[in-house]
Amino acid sequence: MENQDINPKEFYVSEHYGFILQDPLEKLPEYYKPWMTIAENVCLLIETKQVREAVRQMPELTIQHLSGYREQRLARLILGHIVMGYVWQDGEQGAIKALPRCLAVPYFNLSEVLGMPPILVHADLVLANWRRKNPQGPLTIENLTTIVSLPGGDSLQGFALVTLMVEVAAIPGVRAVCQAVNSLVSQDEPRLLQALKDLTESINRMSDALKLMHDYVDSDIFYNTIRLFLSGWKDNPSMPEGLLYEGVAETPFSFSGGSAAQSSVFQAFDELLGIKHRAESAEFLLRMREYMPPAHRHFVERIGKAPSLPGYVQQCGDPELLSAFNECVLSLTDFRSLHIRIVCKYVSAAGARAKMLGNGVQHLQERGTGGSNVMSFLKKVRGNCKEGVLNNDTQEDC
Ligand code: HEM
Repeated sequence: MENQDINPKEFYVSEHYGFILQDPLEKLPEYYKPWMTIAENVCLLIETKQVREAVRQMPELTIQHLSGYREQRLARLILGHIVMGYVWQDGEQGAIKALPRCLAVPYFNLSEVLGMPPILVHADLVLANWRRKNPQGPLTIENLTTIVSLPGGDSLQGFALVTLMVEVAAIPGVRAVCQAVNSLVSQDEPRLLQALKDLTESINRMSDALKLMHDYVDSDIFYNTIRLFLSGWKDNPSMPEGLLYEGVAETPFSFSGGSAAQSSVFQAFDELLGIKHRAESAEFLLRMREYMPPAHRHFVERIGKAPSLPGYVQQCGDPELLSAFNECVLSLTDFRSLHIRIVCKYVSAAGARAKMLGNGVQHLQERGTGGSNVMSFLKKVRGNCKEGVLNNDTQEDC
């Protein structure tokens, strides 16, 4: 157990941006023009099934000319999009077995430097893939656009930006998590109470942001197009052996696809609230931590090592604190219920429609892009979340 204040800056967590990459870069140096050109045209190249040919003509570039973290994150975003286009351009039945070395080697090396697996993850697609239309304007969905795209048009852009809006709504919540941990360390009950109230408010705003999905993302486009391009090569029947990264290793690698299950927000909130996930769902969520930027993963782990919040709330015996704690847990449970309804619409119902019409991404029907068995997994996670509610019969005075 760690009895020291938490300093979010140490974990590259920003007071004003949370886990979001602040003002991502949009252009790489001239040397990387071959990557930029493919990334800028990747949707058209996919549509005309020319990504593979374009990649084969690409020179093998070194990552040494990338200066600084933000340039490295942009390069990862760009290469991640090219890889997804390369793997999935011919649909789920036409997946390939190997990435050519001109793509595999720099992508792998860069991923090693950044401590993330060589596949497109939430931290790329959402956290590092945005710019303001009006540079002086606010972080609102109307004022945002993505830097790189994949097939799916406005719905793909909407999917990335709505997910970003949930992360934006979580920023005060991430601040509140730090406040709560620091109040626990100093046993400052009034400050803890305020932190829990702030956290609940932030979670409720995250739910409001999630509802924007209905306005910005068409469920059939999501199901039939977008999901494929976010899919990985772990537990995916289309790529049972995984993917060989030529010039990197002799045997193929298996990695899960991009999913907001890789967001550090929910795992940090769960750790603070003492939510205990069980068995397979816990295993999946723990594995998703490997897809987070390392500093953010360490932040989540650090929250888990703080003094126990539910333990303190129970020991304290203050009914106001207990009720504020339970409100937090219930708001997070409500977010998860809303998310399950979204998944019903965008995966189950859209999948049933696609099946009737004989199209859609067949192997992904029962699975999420991360490779999980969707509904039973999500319901277990929500159930475990709700079990975090404390009753008031075991209270003692502080
Ligand atoms: C069309 C929209 C969405 C769909 C269809 C969807 C689907 C899924 C699926 C299938 C999973 C299971 C894990 C996997 O296979 O990757 C999952 C997990 C998860 N998703 Fe989403 N998702 C959507 C949007 C979002 C958004 C916007 C967020 C929040 C930023 C989010 C947060 C999560 C979290 C935190 C998990 C892990 C389970 C949990 O902690 O409750 N999802 N999602």
